[in-house]
Amino acid sequence: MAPMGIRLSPLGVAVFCLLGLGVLYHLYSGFLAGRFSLFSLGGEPGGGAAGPAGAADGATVDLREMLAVSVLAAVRGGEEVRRVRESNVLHEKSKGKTREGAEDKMTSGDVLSNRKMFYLLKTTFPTVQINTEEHVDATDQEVILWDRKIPEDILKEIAAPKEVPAESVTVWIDPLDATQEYTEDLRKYVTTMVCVAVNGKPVLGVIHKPFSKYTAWAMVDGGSNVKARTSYNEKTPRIVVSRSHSGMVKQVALQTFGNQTTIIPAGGAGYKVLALLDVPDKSQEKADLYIHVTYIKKWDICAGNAILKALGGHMTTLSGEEISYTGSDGIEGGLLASISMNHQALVRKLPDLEKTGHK
Ligand SMILES: Nc1ncnc2c1ncn2[C@@H]1O[C@H](COP(=O)(O)O)[C@@H](OP(=O)(O)O)[C@H]1O
Ligand SMILES: [Mg+2]
Repeated sequence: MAPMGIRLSPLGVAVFCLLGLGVLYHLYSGFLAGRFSLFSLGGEPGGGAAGPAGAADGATVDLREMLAVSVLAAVRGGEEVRRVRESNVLHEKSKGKTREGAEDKMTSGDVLSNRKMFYLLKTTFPTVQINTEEHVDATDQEVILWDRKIPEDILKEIAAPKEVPAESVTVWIDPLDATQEYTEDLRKYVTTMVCVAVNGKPVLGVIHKPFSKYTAWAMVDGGSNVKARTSYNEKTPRIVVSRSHSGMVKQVALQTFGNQTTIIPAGGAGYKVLALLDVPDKSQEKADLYIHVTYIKKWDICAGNAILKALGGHMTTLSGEEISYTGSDGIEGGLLASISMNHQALVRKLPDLEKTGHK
């Protein structure tokens, strides 16, 4: 018998309890499901899940997060590049010929690195435009999750997130720069690169050397882990140029700066930009200027352009025009890269390639 003369029927108590359990189930099921899915994705409860980063609707992206993922992508791609080279089974193919008639080569190193780099960036930032040198096989998708950890060196340099509209971003990936030299086993020239452009302007760049495991990164108005050297020779510069797509670059360099100028032939656009900086890597040669006269693609140069710009340097066409990293893949006007020099004065010194026929 209940107090105050109210009698509880056993059936009523059972129905009441069941209803209570149902309400509790509803309240907690969503929460628990959320917790379990976080753990299965490897994320930290309360700290944000792995997977798509930035705003929930993907309308904005944080450039500091993009830098962390770009560094990781360059390193993970580099592991593939190294593994394939060390296996000695490159599956070398030709993608055709360049405009100047050189073989445009591709290897398993390019393809496997491309797959790792592309899917890491695409899974983390699904709404941004990503342009990459190699074809991405949609039937061979790989979901690679970022653990959402921003490395200490990045946090130290860049104190706060930097949100930008996702639609303003274009990512450029070079999964293996200096493929020609890679096939010749000239390992020091090889890099993997990621670049992020905002409204066509290069804002962050990563250049990674897979064989010496050196990585340079920089963000314009953000920070960097690399700097310019303390001095450069502007009068008789050492000029780093292509060894496999040189065109008339030696003639142009000697005509502009005189016969005392030293020409350093080297592979890879990433390697050649690093030659202008204070890089501790032992296998890295040093130069004062980088000049290229033949056609070149944006994934080859965007990361170097962003790093130079972040450090106060310049990369332009030979006539001094800024390069826009949206739209078409290629650059027609050659390249001049410098740092801690009067870049426009260098441009004025160079001959007009259209007129001299040195293109
Ligand atoms: N005339 C040209 N046409 C197409 N690609 C070119 C080129 N000149 C240079 N490149 C590309 O730019 C990168 C640097 O070239 P180089 O080592 O000759 O300086 C290489 O990239 P990949 O190795 O990523 O293909 C190379 O293929
Ligand atoms: Mg390249």
